Order: sequence, then C-alpha cells, then structure tokens
Amino acid sequence: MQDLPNLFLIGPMGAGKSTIGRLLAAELSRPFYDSDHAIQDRCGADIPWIFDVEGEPGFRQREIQMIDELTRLSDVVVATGGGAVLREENRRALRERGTVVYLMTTVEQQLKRTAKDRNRPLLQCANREQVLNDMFAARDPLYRATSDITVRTDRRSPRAVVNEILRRVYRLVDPLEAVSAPHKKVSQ
Ligand SMILES: Nc1ncnc2c1ncn2[C@@H]1O[C@H](COP(=O)(O)OP(=O)(O)OP(=O)(O)O)[C@@H](O)[C@H]1O
Ligand SMILES: O=C(O)C1=C[C@@H](O)[C@@H](O)[C@H](O)C1
Ligand SMILES: [Mg+2]
Repeated sequence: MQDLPNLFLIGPMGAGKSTIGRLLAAELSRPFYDSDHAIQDRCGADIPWIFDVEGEPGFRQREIQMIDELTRLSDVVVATGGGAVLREENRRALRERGTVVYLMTTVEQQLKRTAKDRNRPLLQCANREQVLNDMFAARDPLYRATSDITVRTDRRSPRAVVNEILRRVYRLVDPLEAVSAPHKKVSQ
C-alpha cells in the first residue's frame, strides 16, 4: 500500500472540516492541525477579536502565513478556514503540497450547524442564509478548482464521511491496491 500524501480539508463554514479532520487524523495516526485554531493560539486571541481589531484583511494575512507553514509539514491532516481558498497563495500551497478534499454541504445544514456559534464573525448578522448563499456562489468554483476530490457531508455521520474520504484518497494514489485499503475494516 502506497503512503498517503498530506491531506488538506477545504470547504465552507460548518461543512465539518474541523470535526472530520480530527477523526481522519486519528484514523491514520497522524498529527492534526486546524489553521483557525493555530492562528488563535499564535495570536493569543480568538477569531472575532482578530476581525474586530485587524479587520478581515489582517486575519487573511495571518491565515496565509499559517497555511504556508502547515502545508510544509509532512504526513499531516490539516483543516483550513472556510475562506482560505480566497487567496491565491493558499490555493497554490494546498494544491502543490498534498491531496485536497472539498467537504461540501447544503446551506440548510450550514445554518443548523452554525446556529449557536459566536466564533464566526462573518455570520454574526441577521441575514445568515443570504450571506451563506452568496459565499457559496463566490467560493464554490474556488473550492472545486483547488480540490482533488469532493465529498458531501450532509445526511452522513462524520465517521461515514471519513470512510469515504479514505476510500477515495486510496483510489487516487493507488487505483489497483485501493480494494485492500485498511480503512475498509473501519465500522460505519
Ligand atoms: N457529518 C456531520 N453530521 C452532523 N453534524 C456535523 C457533521 N460534521 C460536522 N458536524 C457538526 O457541525 C458543526 C460544525 O462543524 P465544524 O466546526 O467541524 O465545521 P468547519 O467546517 O470546521 O467550520 P469552519 O469553517 O467555520 O471552521 C459542529 O457542531 C459539528 O459537530
Ligand atoms: O468562511 C470564512 O471566511 C471563515 C471561516 C472560518 O473557518 C474562519 O476562518 C473565519 O471565521 C472566516
Ligand atoms: Mg473549522
């Protein structure tokens, strides 16, 4: 069985990048990094504070630096922030340094999954559905252009999503041996 490359998760807010990334890394016994969390740890402040004080451009600059560092690691799983694909530097780093998985869900699911959250500054507004629809229109082409595979996360447990990612990634790196991939033993 061929070694897997770095696995990078992209996709919109609430698609499950952080949740699935952690599970996926545990399954592969690999380190897991979440770029949003790493930015907060380095800055010593949460994302709403960074947006308040430095604006979105300040946050994006920190994100470019963090994604550059995380994508240079080896044998890792990295969950990115929902807007990482907005910057060309990030798209290039992700594409060149690993296999990129686009986690996709519906706006309806995003609304449910992010309903009580106060840590996503771009969703602290009255018209969240409109904002999410507009983001989908602007970002879906970027997620598609950056990713190697797309996996839906609505109406599926995180465990089932992890299994599908592994099946598809193994098939991508080694089509002939994918059938005997170890993840086939993982229960749903
Ligand atoms: N497949 C799933 N089924 C049901 N709930 C899920 C699924 N994946 C994630 N969730 C839930 O959705 C919420 C948002 O997930 P998560 O924080 O992983 O999203 P994210 O893609 O990392 O978002 P962001 O871009 O804002 O960091 C969490 O409460 C998580 O438990
Ligand atoms: O979709 C976005 O632009 C964002 C998503 C989050 O992961 C954070 O990176 C931040 O809240 C911005
Ligand atoms: Mg996240």
